[in-house]
Amino acid sequence: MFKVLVSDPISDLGIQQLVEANDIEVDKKTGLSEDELVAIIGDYDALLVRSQTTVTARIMQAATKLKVVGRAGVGVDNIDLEAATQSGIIVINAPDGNTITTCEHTFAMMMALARHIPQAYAKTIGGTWDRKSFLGVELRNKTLGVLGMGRIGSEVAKRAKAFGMDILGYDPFLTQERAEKMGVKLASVDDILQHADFMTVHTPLTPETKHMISTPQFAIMKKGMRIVNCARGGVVDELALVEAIEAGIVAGAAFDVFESEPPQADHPFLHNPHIIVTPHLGASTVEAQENVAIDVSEQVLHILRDEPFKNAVNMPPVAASVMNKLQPYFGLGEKLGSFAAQISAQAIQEIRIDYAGELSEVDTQPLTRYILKGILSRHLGSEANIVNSLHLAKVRDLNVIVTSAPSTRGFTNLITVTLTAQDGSTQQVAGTLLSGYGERIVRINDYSVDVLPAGHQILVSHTDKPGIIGNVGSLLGQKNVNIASMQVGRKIEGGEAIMILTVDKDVPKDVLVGLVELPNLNTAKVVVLV
Ligand SMILES: NC(=O)c1ccc[n+]([C@@H]2O[C@H](COP(=O)([O-])OP(=O)(O)OC[C@H]3O[C@@H](n4cnc5c(N)ncnc54)[C@H](O)[C@@H]3O)[C@@H](O)[C@H]2O)c1
Ligand SMILES: O=C(O)CC[C@@H](O)C(=O)O
Repeated sequence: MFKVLVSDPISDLGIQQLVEANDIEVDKKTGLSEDELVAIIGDYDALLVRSQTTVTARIMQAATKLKVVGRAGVGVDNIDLEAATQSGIIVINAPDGNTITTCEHTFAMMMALARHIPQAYAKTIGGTWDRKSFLGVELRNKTLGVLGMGRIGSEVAKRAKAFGMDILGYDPFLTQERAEKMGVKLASVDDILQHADFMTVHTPLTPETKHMISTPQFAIMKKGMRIVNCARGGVVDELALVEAIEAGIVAGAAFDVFESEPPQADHPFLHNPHIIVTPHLGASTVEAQENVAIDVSEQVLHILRDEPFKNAVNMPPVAASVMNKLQPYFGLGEKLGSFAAQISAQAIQEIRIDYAGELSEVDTQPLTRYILKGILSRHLGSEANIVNSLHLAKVRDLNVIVTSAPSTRGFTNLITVTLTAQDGSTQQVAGTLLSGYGERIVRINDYSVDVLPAGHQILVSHTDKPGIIGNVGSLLGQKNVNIASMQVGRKIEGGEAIMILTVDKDVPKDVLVGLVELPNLNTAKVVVLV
């Protein structure tokens, strides 16, 4: 049974699939302090949050069972991603579910700003019929500058066209071709500052975007601009904005987000007649809250059940087409890594992974993570997983070399894992996925084999002499270890050879000791693949 903690108010309908799953137990506990979360998080396999819960490094460190943090929304600035990666915790978000809702809120704010609706409402319900103070402006024929042309920015641009606005768009990833397709003029930040009548920001808050609109930008800004921020507090410098309003540069601003939320009672935005505000409501519609909760719940279920998932924030995105091609290899890759690590006696210094055949045609990074997990698990156990395996290899100064080549020694696909130890010795294992037959280990060091990578195995190296197979069989029989299958590989008659035996149960240590005492037998190692 997996335990899921929901620590922010998240749509009941959205998490219904979790509540109804018979392998999941859901606890809803909102408003917990960091200390309270630290005290209970060790019991949970998954944590679901919106933006209220700050998931700190301390919480991650106490989360000994946690596999996933699901963010029901886009921004993950309330989650310590570095700490999550180090702890091997997958962070997922729901990037698409609130796009339209936030875009519509941006429009609501832009129109409210253009027509002074909140101020007029307040006066009207206060008993004053004031038709003079609230002269607005039209959106038609105005220039809208959009900073950040991702999901929300692009939807805002689309709707602004319907209002008859000219749109200037800036985004480091916006190409001329895409801009033209959307009917947007590709612009620089300075172009927008100098020419826009309205500006709306839709970037994440990063070191680069923090205060990207501040005193120097206000200094060159077109006089009378109106600014909307429904993205993240801090993209526009709050104090510099208030100064720019007082200086008559900015005509008004509409903000849904603040540098610190909730803002203090004396925050200057709350006392400025030219600034309208909402309490981070961009994503707050019935539809969006259901969408994001459904999206994260679905991915959390996949992760807990060890199924393919999407929207991981602390792992590189992989196209579905690539994932479909790679997924059948994940199990094989992990077992090859595990096999190679189990036959390596020495501390590993270098890991080389060679992909060949059809695997050379795809981005194999996700598969590399599984292979590294297999290798690292030998010593790190469940601490190593596909989220942190690259990171763990890096912090241990392991040299990871990955190559791809079309040639396959007759196989349509081949994965070769070579581990080099500190003393320069190597251990190599190669495997393939045979159509209709499944996973096979086809090479161990210099020997061709055909072994199912499963269960308990004994890898023996010996000198090819008559009687050795009988001796090994007799000893295992005496020790009540049943042999399910056996293969022998040699290069030349009477030379070095290997024997790989699949046995039905765990091999006690004294059996290995007995094996290496047999004449002409050099080494015996146990490999367990689960
Ligand atoms: N107010 C809310 O409730 C609410 C709701 C949803 C999203 N958001 C926020 O809105 C923002 C946009 O969300 P989205 O879903 O469109 O994200 P997105 O990732 O689709 O788009 C963000 C865009 O910003 C661009 N960008 C990054 N750095 C930039 C820079 N220096 N200058 C210009 N562009 C830059 C990126 O290239 C990307 O295209 C995020 O900060 C998100 O957290 C707020
Ligand atoms: O959870 C919320 O309501 C805020 C969501 C929003 O800021 C986001 O980044 O998705």
